[in-house]
Amino acid sequence: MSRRPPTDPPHADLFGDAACVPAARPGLLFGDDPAWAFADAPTDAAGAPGAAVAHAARPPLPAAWAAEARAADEPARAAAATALVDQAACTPVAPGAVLLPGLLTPLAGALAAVLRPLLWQAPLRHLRTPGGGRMAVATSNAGALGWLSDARGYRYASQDPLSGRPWPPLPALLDAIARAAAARAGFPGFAPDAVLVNLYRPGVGLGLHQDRDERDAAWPIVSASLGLPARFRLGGLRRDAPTQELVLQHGDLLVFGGPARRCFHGVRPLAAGHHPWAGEHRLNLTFRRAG
Ligand SMILES: O=C(O)CCC(=O)C(=O)O
Ligand SMILES: [Fe+2]
Repeated sequence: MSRRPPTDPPHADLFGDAACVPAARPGLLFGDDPAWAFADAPTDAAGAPGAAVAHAARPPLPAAWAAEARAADEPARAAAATALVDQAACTPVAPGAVLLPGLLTPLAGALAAVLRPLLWQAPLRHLRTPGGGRMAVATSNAGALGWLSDARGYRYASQDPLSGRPWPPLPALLDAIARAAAARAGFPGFAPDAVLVNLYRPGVGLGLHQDRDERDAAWPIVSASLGLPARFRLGGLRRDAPTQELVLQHGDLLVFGGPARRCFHGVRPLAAGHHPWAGEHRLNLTFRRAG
């Protein structure tokens, strides 16, 4: 699906502020080597291992990254992001599902800055499924609650089992984007208490599923796509219902609530590529009201 001209320069920042253009190039989010962002060996669909920095041995967040994150998360930036989302073009894709295309592109520098401390404190990891498998998607969380999977099942928990500490707080910039996107899509009053971070490598996808672990399905899911494009499948209330496929590009927001909230959805295996913001990866953030 081709629906817009090429995106803005990848490092463009809405605020044109040097303090907000992070230093971790090339691959803006991760820098030269994403290993620091992983708690275990990354894997692709073929199980290719990679290096990871042991969580216990993790030094403090580099001072430059901490400074960039503070600058990117100032209240004025959250207010400007809200204003941007408030004026966004909306494309309905199904009853209850709305696409806000490309909206985050001008915020990419600021998003990298606020995401790095999160992944430093709560690095990406490949969770165990209740059946004993290893999830191909690597995940982490921020906010009061975080989504977990292990032998006990799927659930939300207030602590990161890797560190025994609360998940990192939701940055004000991310909170503002999620609230404004939900309101723009027709779901005012949304206040996320969880953001699930999903990292995809080439060959990695996510099977058709429903998001059912949140307490109240009256609140929508706000999904932000960054990095390599994904073929996102949106189906119906039964697993065998027909699905439509949306190409989610860097900077896209998808909101699904109301009649779409319990629709089956999934992601086709990621096609290999290189993206200046995320290198060989796609990052997806889903903002949820879980508790
Ligand atoms: O990566 C995506 O676009 C969707 C992720 C998702 O469905 C989930 O985390 O539940
Ligand atoms: Fe989902």
